[in-house]
Amino acid sequence: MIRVGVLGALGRVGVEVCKAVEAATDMELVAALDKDDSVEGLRGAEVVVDFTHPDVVMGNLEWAIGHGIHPVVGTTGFDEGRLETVRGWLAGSPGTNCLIAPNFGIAAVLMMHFAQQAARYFESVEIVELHHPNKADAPSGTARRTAELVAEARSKGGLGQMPDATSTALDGARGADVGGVHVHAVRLSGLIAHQEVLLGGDGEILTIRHDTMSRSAFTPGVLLGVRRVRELPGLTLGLEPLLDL
Ligand SMILES: NC(=O)c1ccc[n+]([C@@H]2O[C@H](COP(=O)([O-])OP(=O)(O)OC[C@H]3O[C@@H](n4cnc5c(N)ncnc54)[C@H](O)[C@@H]3O)[C@@H](O)[C@H]2O)c1
Ligand SMILES: O=C(O)C1=N[C@H](C(=O)O)CCC1
Repeated sequence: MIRVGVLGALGRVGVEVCKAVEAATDMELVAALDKDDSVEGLRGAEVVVDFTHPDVVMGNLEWAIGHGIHPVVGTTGFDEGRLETVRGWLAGSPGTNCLIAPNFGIAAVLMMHFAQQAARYFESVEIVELHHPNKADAPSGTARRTAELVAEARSKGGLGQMPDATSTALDGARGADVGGVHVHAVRLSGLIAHQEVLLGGDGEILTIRHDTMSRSAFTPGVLLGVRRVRELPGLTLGLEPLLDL
């Protein structure tokens, strides 16, 4: 049995994760903690799942890694500086691993993968992500990661700057620039999590769209991460290697 702790257990995703861990025959939910609980309650867990908030996740990770507990992290808001800090903590706690994935939905991971594959065939790519209005970070972790993957594929494919004649614009009108890829963030009641990758070429457009219809969509990927994190050395980014992508 894998002893699992959950941070953010009362949150929108945390509730689903706790249900899934409790239903898994190879896991035991040993701690279900939220913001008013001490992180000390994680003692005894082998793996901790974190779906909290970008403002608190780093403190959680420092404590867990320092105590030899392998984190599986869904919380977003990671940039290269934060990832470097996590790598430093892992280096100081040999044998402890960490998986950080901006999206645990299998279809979302495939959407990112397909966008990366398609990127080198199109001169233009833009990303539109659409989320519920309670979301703290913009653009979403998924959109940020997709843009990075697309930018890397474009660079490997020898593609230069995208055509864009904009010479005057209101602040924000062209979205955020992530590695040269424009990312537009919509926040709208009624939405959960959605993304479109628009790829434009000569006379045709490819749209790759992903829709999250329920937060239970994240749990198979989280359980996969919990099962595998102990054997993945150091820091693993994204679910892709666990899906052989
Ligand atoms: N990677 C993915 O697949 C994925 C999917 C959905 C959401 N997310 C991300 O997960 C995070 C949480 O999303 P959500 O919609 O569940 O948010 P939410 O606000 O519904 O839940 C977060 C929970 O964390 C709790 N919390 C805050 N500080 C805490 C602390 N120090 N210790 C323990 N619990 C604490 C809050 O009280 C809340 O219950 C966000 O960063 C979101 O972007 C990632
Ligand atoms: O609801 C959220 O918040 C989500 N966050 C992740 C992101 O930022 O990409 C994944 C999708 C849902």
